[in-house]
Amino acid sequence: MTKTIVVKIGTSSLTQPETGQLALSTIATLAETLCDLRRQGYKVILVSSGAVGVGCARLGLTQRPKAIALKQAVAAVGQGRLIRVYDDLFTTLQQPIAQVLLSRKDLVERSHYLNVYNTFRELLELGVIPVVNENDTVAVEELKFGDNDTLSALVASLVKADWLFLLTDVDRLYSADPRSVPDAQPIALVSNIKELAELQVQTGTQGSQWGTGGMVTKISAARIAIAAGVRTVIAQGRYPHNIEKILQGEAIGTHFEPQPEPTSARKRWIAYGLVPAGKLYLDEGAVLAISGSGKSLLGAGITVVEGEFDTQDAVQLCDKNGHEIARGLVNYSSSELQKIRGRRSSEIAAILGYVGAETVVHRDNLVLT
Ligand SMILES: Nc1ncnc2c1ncn2[C@@H]1O[C@H](COP(=O)(O)OP(=O)(O)O)[C@@H](O)[C@H]1O
Ligand SMILES: N[C@@H](CCC(=O)OP(=O)(O)O)C(=O)O
Repeated sequence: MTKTIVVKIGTSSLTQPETGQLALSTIATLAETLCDLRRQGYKVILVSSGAVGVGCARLGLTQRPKAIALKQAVAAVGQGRLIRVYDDLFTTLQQPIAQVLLSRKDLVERSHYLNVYNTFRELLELGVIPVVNENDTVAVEELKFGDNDTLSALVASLVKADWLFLLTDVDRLYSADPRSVPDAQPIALVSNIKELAELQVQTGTQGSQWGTGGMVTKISAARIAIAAGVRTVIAQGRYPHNIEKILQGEAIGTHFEPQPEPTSARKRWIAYGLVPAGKLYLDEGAVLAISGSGKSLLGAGITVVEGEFDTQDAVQLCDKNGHEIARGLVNYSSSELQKIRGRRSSEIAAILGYVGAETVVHRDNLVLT
């Protein structure tokens, strides 16, 4: 079976830290590597950051802009430049590419989500390498992927990729940020996400000067990808040839083993395609029933309802401290839930004046996160 690989490269690897100018040799080596992989029969998707960084360099800005409108304008300048450079390099190597700019809302509607999937499938069948980025210029702040680590994991999950490579400016994940903690310990393998929690990695949210989320977003990306059955590797962007070595079995970077039984496509869409419209706080019994025994959520276990939402919207299910444990589609609106929270299912009909669903979130529509 043809294997599918998603490679994400961050701004920190694509640009030179001192000047913000493009790191041409890295990009050229990346293009050569991806073309080699294509020749070996792999299907390849590249998720490339850099629109804002490259736009800044083009316009002579020395800092990543904070104002949203300026950032969106700068991204429009940089994205064109970036895709031009990629197209020149890949064309030299006889490899067609496609620009795919995605917005968060492209994944919210299930029919749109499937449409994006179909486009990727056709592009890959045609032997094209899609070059993906967030559509920064038009993205609305509340409805954004926010970082390309998450975007790449969602793309990998969408296309059911075999591998996700997160290429960055450090060679792997460490027990703490090696920039500030010189004796931080390298981590070679994470067998499951529970193990990651036990390792207590210090991440800090600070990325490099031009990057966005540092390691935090890479770890949450790995979490999304491995739940979808995608083996994920954090490795150094400066050496793209390492991708081939890793595929041949060399222990380079940090590997995250995929979950043996991946979450179904529909549940992945519920968990990561949809944008939650509210939050339900649960008592300990409900948390245990959901996370321990795979049960549906009943009204009796809900203590607080936050946000305004309709029936069939996605919501976050949280413990009493507000930590998300699951997401799901609700069978009741927020105003109905305000009335029936903490009450037994048998009381619902009398409270609302009509017979509704027995569960608030049925287990078929519930995904542990
Ligand atoms: N535990 C950690 N292990 C490795 N790197 C870390 C860790 N915590 C924070 N970092 C920082 O994350 C940075 C990479 O993130 P970022 O700048 O967002 O990269 P990119 O542009 O590739 O997405 C590294 O330069 C490193 O300083
Ligand atoms: N879409 C943005 C990238 C945001 C992002 O995640 O950047 P990075 O942390 O460098 O991968 C851009 O192209 O500048």
